[in-house]
Amino acid sequence: MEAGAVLLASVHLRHIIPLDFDSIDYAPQPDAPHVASSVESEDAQPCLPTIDLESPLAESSLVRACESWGMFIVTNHGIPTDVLEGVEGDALRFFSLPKEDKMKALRAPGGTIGYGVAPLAAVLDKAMWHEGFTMIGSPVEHAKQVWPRDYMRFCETMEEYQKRMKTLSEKILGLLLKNCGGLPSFHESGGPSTTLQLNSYPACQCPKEIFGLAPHTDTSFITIIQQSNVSGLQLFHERHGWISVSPKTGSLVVNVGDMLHIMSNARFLNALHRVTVSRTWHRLSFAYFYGPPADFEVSPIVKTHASGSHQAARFRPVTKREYIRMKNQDPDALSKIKITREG
Ligand SMILES: C=C1C[C@]23C[C@@]1(O)CC[C@H]2[C@@]12CCC[C@@](C)(C(=O)O1)[C@H]2[C@@H]3C(=O)O
Ligand SMILES: O=C(O)CCC(=O)C(=O)O
Ligand SMILES: [Fe+2]
Repeated sequence: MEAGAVLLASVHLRHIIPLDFDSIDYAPQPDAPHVASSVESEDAQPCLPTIDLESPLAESSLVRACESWGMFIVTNHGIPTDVLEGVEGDALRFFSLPKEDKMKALRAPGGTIGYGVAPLAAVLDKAMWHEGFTMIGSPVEHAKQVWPRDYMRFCETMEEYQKRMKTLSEKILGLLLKNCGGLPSFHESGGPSTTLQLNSYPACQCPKEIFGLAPHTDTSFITIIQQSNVSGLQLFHERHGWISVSPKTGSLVVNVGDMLHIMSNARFLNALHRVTVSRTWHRLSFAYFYGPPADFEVSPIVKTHASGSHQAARFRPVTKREYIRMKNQDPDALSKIKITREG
C-alpha cells in the first residue's frame, strides 16, 4: 500500500463527517451525562476578568489574567462591529445550507481545512454535537465548491476577519510578553501559523448527553473566540470548577493555549474548556488560533534571579509539529515534554 493510501485508510470518515443533527443517532457518551448540571448557577459564579485593551493597565491585567485564569474577555479591541457581524452572518449562511451542500466542502482525509467535525473527535474517539469549517487564509477552494458563482463574498468576509484577528493577536501577545523580550519575530521561519475555525452547535434534543466540544486545551499561543448570543462555553478553574463564559455583545474571549503555557514556563495557564449544547438554540462561535510556525522550536523563557541563577525550565523545547503529533496520540502531550527533577 502506498503511504497516501495508508494515511487515507487510517483516517476514518466517521471522524470527519458531522452527526446527523435531525436524529439522535450516536453512541452513548458515558462521561458526558448531565454535564450542564455540574455547573453552578451563573449568579453564584466568579466572573472572568474583563480587560479594556485601551486602558493604561492593560498589560498588567493581561498578565494577571493569564496567571490566574488562562482565559479572559477583551473590550475596546478595535475590531469594527461590521466585521464581527459579517463573520456571523456568513457563517450562518454556510451552516444553514442543506447537509449535501455543506458536504461539497468536506475536509480531505488527513487534511486540516474544510467542513467536518473537530479533529479532537478522532483523538478522543467521541461523538460531538458539532460541525466546523476550518480555513487557513482564503477559503476559496472550498467556497467555490459550495457557491460556484457567488463565493467571493464569503471569502472576502473571512479574509478580512483573519487580517484583523492577526493584528489583535499580535497586540495581545506583544503586551503579554513585553517583559520578557516581546513576541519573537517569526519572519525567518515562514510566519506564525494561524487558523480560523467556524463552529456550529445545532439545537439538541438531549443536551445533557453529549458535548458540543469535549474538554480540551488549544494548541495555539492564544485563541480569540467570538460567540453568538447563546451560552455554551465553559472554563475549568482549579478552585471554582466549571464556570460559564457567557457571551457579551461586542466583546471577545481570549484563551491561553499549550504553546504559550510552554513558552511562559507554566506561568500562564493553558485553559481547559468545553462547550455544552442547548435544547432550543443553535449556537455559533468563531475561533482564531495564533501559534508559532510549525517548525519553530518553542522553549520556556526562564527568569534570571538577582543572584544570577536561572529558574529551572519545566519543559524541553518542542516544535508545534512534533507537539501536535504527540497530542494526536495522547491529549496529555504536556506530560511527555515535562522535565521532572528528582530529589
Ligand atoms: C489550528 C488548529 C487548532 C485545532 C486543530 C486545527 O488544525 C483546526 C481546529 C482546531 C480545533 C478546534 C476545536 C478544538 C481542537 C482541539 C480541535 O480538535 O480542533 C482545536 C485544535 C487545537 O487547538 O489543537
Ligand atoms: O465554541 C466555543 O465557544 C469554543 C470553541 C473552541 O473551544 C475551539 O474552537 O477550540
Ligand atoms: Fe478550544
